Amino acid sequence: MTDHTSRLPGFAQASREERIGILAERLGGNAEALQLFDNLGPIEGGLVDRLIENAIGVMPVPLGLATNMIVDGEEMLVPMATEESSVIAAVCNSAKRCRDTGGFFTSYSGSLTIAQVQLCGLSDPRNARAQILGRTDEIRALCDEVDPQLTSLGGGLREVDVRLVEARSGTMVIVHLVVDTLDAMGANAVNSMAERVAPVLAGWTGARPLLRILSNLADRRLTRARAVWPADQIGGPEVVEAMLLGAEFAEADPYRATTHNKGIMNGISAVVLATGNDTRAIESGAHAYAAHGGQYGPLTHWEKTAEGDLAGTIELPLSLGIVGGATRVHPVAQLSLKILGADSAEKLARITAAVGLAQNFGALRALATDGIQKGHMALHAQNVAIAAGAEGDEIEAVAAGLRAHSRVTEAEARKLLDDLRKD
Ligand SMILES: CC(C)(COP(=O)([O-])OP(=O)([O-])OC[C@H]1O[C@@H](n2cnc3c(N)ncnc32)[C@H](O)[C@@H]1OP(=O)([O-])[O-])[C@@H](O)C(=O)NCCC(=O)NCCSC(=O)C[C@@](C)(O)CC(=O)[O-]
Ligand SMILES: NC(=O)C1=CN([C@@H]2O[C@H](COP(=O)(O)OP(=O)(O)OC[C@H]3O[C@@H](n4cnc5c(N)ncnc54)[C@H](OP(=O)(O)O)[C@@H]3O)[C@@H](O)[C@H]2O)C=CC1
Repeated sequence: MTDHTSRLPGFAQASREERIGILAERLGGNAEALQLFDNLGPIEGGLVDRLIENAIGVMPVPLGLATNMIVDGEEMLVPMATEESSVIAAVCNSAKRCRDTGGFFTSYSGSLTIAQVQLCGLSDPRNARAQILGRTDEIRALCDEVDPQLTSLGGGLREVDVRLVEARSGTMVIVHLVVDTLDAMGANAVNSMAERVAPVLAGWTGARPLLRILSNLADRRLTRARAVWPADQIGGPEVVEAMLLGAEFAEADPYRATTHNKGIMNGISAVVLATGNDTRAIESGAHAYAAHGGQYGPLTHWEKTAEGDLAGTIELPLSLGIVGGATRVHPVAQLSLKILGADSAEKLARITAAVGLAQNFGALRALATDGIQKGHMALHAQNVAIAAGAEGDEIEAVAAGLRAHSRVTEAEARKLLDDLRKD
């Protein structure tokens, strides 16, 4: 590959077959390996090229169903797209253990999306702020013009906020357009509004308008979930105490909080991906929210109820849509939304938050009792066997050997495979 230039004019305009041909040439004519791209599965028929640029194929990620979930009184099956073993098992397990207390209960702050307009070069930022806030109705009219469809559905601009942000070059006037984007994540809608409003704000104030883009710190679009796990469903009072200490660790130490939140995002990102939403938007929002108080902390909190049971809560920004982006275009996303019965962005967010809480419960319980390796590596053993070269029936035979020895490593798998092949 290194002998070839990466400058490929016209690559974008080439057909997918032509692009694969160019790649095959670079791989020394090894077109066989590229047969992996023959099958595009559910996004056959040109969709792959419409979704992204320079498409050559697909990277399939398994889609599974989390069972046992009850969210706001409704029994549901939750589609999750993930490459990581034990993630879905953990949600099934956690959801099963809080069914007796009714499962998960959620709340939603509303679908408000923030767009930012950066205004620079003002010697009188406070004056500019007052001017802008005084003309909110005119700003609303401009925004409504940009997306009449959203306005007709009951959405549109709700608030204008103006922040003075101290930067190295001086005070910046940062205008927030707070827009109800209803069932859309809303990036395109609010970005268009910000671009429309920026030159007008510049005209009023004499500022230099610069960046105009939504903020992924979606703290006006918060979702909360809570659940109670009876002590006898999770191994008794000692396990409750151990899990509380584990949770406290995350509150006190950002090194632990980061891993704690990674576990939560195992579940959240899997639902986000399954429904065709923007995983990067959700992840950046969640981690920024976790650091909102100054120190990076956990997205969940755990307490002991008066009865000695374990109560968990989660709160995070979830800027999800059931229209817009890939949600309406990708057939698997459409099917996932149908399986969930998610007929609004609100419902999707509520379910997703519940999955995040369930995921955290599962990891915390495993960590506070047997350790993560027992459950996680037992389920991961088949992947390790495949990585070591096992095929067909050998895969489960090697995986069973790994589990029996409690040493789930590739070296151990190779040893077991060699022994198996000698027999
Ligand atoms: C693995 C389990 C669930 C076993 O847990 P267990 O208690 O041994 O499970 P069980 O065999 O007693 O079965 C109980 C229920 O669990 C579910 N279950 C059980 N096995 C399966 C399976 N194969 N497929 C689907 N569902 C499964 C299933 O619902 C089952 O009930 P049933 O429906 O059969 O009546 C548990 O040990 C666990 O939850 N472990 C945590 C796994 C985890 O968090 N994985 C994420 C990857 S590690 C990571 O990335 C994050 C981390 C850990 O670093 C985050 C952090 O540090 O906080
Ligand atoms: N920083 C970031 O996170 C950024 C993300 N993105 C990407 O933007 C995409 C999401 O943008 P988004 O604006 O949601 O998508 P779209 O613009 O594709 O869809 C939203 C539009 O759908 C129409 N619509 C129809 N029914 C409804 C309804 N019930 N509720 C709300 N809107 C409705 C609205 O008006 P109308 O019909 O008039 O369009 C609305 O503006 C994602 O792909 C994301 O990756 C893009 C830029 C930056």
